[in-house]
Amino acid sequence: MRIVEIREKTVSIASPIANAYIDFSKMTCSVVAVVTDVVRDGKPVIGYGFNSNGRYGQGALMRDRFLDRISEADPESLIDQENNNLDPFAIWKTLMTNEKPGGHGERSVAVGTIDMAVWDAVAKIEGKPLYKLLAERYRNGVADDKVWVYAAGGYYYPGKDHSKLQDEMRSYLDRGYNVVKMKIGAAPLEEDLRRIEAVIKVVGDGSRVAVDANGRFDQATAIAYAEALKPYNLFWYEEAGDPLDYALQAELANHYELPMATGENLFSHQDARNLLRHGGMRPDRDFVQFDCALSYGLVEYMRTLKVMEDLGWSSRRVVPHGGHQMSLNIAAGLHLGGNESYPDVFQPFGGFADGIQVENGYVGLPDIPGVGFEAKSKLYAVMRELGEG
Ligand SMILES: O=C([O-])CC(=O)C(=O)O
Ligand SMILES: [Mg+2]
Repeated sequence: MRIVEIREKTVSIASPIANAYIDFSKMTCSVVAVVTDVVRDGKPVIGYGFNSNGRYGQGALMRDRFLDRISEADPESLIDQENNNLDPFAIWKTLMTNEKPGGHGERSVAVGTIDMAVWDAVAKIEGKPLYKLLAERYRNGVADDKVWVYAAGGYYYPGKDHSKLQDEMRSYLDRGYNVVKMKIGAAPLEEDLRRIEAVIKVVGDGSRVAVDANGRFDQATAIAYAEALKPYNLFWYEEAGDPLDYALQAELANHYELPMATGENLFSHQDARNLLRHGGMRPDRDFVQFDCALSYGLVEYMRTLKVMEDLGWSSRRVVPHGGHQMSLNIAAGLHLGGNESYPDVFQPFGGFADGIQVENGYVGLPDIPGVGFEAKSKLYAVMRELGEG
């Protein structure tokens, strides 16, 4: 058994939307296909992966060094003999040969994307949905059969007035979501409050609305928003300040007793540990949003979950960023608190399996081997073109 080839391509996920920090007019992502010589149902097993939005495609890093490390490795060294399968941990170690600690920059995205494709292949070789494989290997066989998801959107874009924002949120409720998320911080505070009030009018209560500042605020602005947001009793207040400014986050906690969320831009278990040690985050109410696709993949994610456990955090406080099926599998298989969902944006990468409806805020997973990409036809068309084309 061996990896025959790893293919990658960069695809556009450009759109006119903007958060408080970036617009997505030139956003791309990498798609990866890990082609194996294992045959299932008469066809070679191919694992697929992609990186979630926010960081650009990582083809250059993959071509420059990561892919060669796999093709130059002894194939035997990448096998999990016990399970007669590929070994994601050995593959990860090989990918990270001669990489210094710290920094984490964009290489964590390159590795996270390849790692996703490796796990997809592993679950396909074992003939199981990934979440079931994860539960069997790491959680005594107990998987969640559905995952709580919230609808993320509420972006700024040209011509988007309050009524369009309300229409968007109404359509999420119509599709079965019970919590929605909107962007803040690209408009003056007063205007953002009017936008939030417009959304609350539609969803009924502030406790069903999360807001996301995408790291835009300095400390004074983060606190000014905190004071203004308090009366709305929001679901969470996300990424107020720079993702690595743990002192800012800790100071914010002194001014905001309601739930805070952050972590989508922390790309290693060491960064996650620093947040939990120094960021004032409270395990009884706050949420962390580490995204495996941006942070060295599931192999590293398990280390991050261990860090959380060591520091007294339940895995149920994790609701990953990224709205992808990989995190949905991790949520169901490793008992996270939920997952982000992009019902409309970042298509065809956002959203979950075709034909599985969100019901009362929960979504199920398809009963097919792997991550489940084959059950999302528009996404699978892009992947298949790479893997089989
Ligand atoms: O707008 C983005 O960069 C995505 C984001 O923060 C989120 O989904 O929480
Ligand atoms: Mg965010």
